[in-house]
Amino acid sequence: MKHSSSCHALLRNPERLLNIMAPTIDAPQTVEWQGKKVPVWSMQTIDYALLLSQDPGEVDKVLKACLEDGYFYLDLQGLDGRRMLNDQQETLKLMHRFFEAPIEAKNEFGLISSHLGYEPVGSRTGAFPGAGTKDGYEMLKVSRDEIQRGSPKVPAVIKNSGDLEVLENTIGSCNTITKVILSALSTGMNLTGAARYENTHRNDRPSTTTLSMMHYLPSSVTGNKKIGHQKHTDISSLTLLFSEQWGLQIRPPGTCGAREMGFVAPKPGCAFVHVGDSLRFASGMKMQSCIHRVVPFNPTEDRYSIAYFLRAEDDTMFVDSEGRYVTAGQWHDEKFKAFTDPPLWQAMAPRSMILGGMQEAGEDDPQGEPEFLSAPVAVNEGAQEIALQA
Ligand SMILES: O=C(O)CCC(=O)C(=O)O
Ligand SMILES: [Fe+2]
Repeated sequence: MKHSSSCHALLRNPERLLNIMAPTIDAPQTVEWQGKKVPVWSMQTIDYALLLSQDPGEVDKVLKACLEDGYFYLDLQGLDGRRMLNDQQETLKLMHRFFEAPIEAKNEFGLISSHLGYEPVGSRTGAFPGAGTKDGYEMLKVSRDEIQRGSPKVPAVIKNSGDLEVLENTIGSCNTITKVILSALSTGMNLTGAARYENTHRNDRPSTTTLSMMHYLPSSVTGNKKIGHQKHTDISSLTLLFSEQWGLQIRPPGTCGAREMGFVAPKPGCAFVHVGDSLRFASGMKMQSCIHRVVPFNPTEDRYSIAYFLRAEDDTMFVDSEGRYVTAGQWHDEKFKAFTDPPLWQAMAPRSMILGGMQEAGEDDPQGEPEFLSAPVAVNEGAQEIALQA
């Protein structure tokens, strides 16, 4: 584990550490999960209506949240944001219909490319790789470029004109909102002209920007070998994430490395926003990339989440966390492969791949992993296995 020299000095003198840290760390809220008290981390709330007018105070606040934390709540309850909340509800209805369809219908085209198509449950590493788990969700991704061209390749079950309008509205709303945030961040970083972040996220240039719709299955269907979503940072520049249900956990960055995994509470009328690797790299590593995973908060429930990944144009160049010059497209493809690789291969890839070069110290789960991992679970034998075709 790497520490900066000041961290080492503090660790040799724990009393000084306490004195320094006491005023800056709030006592975390906690929640009981799997018989343990787990932190519930707080985050800043940014008002979308204020960002829309580049309110100077809100621009400072969103920049600070990205530089210090790498995540925030975005309050969408004003007039302009409410349209997105409506799109979210329409998308949820479409998701229910899609995920209830037979596997053959959902997998009509398979995974067409890494940012587009259907991924069945168990395609990637899961939330607790030490126990050899795979992920516990199925997912449908719709590409922004294809929606813009008016020719999205989506399975027939959700391809009537009403469905396509829902997808188009949601992708349009998410695109506008993430661009407003990006623009505020350019302003906050004093970027002008071509150097502004928006200029590497142009609508008419190819990118892997995508809308990802996820369904986490209850453990009665998946058993305890397919659980949640592995710890990672996002490939994106910004992620706009909607889930009304608990399950998302983050590791807040600390001066000596990330603190332990804790839940973040869904907040009515708000989305979660994560800074992803591309914006961290484009900011010269000044911004934090959000380390997060998803665990079954309530293993008996189906969980639904919607994530819009705003990504830089494919040929945007940046220096990654290993000091390599890479394009956004290359970073996307390499990291996607790492997500789907088995844990042993993942461990051989540079650390920067899965965590975008973010530093960690200590354990994800200092009190140990949850007990349900070793408890026998009755698996629904009818659950169909289907291989990922990429
Ligand atoms: O399902 C969630 O809440 C988060 C999903 C996620 O982290 C991702 O798709 O990158
Ligand atoms: Fe993520």
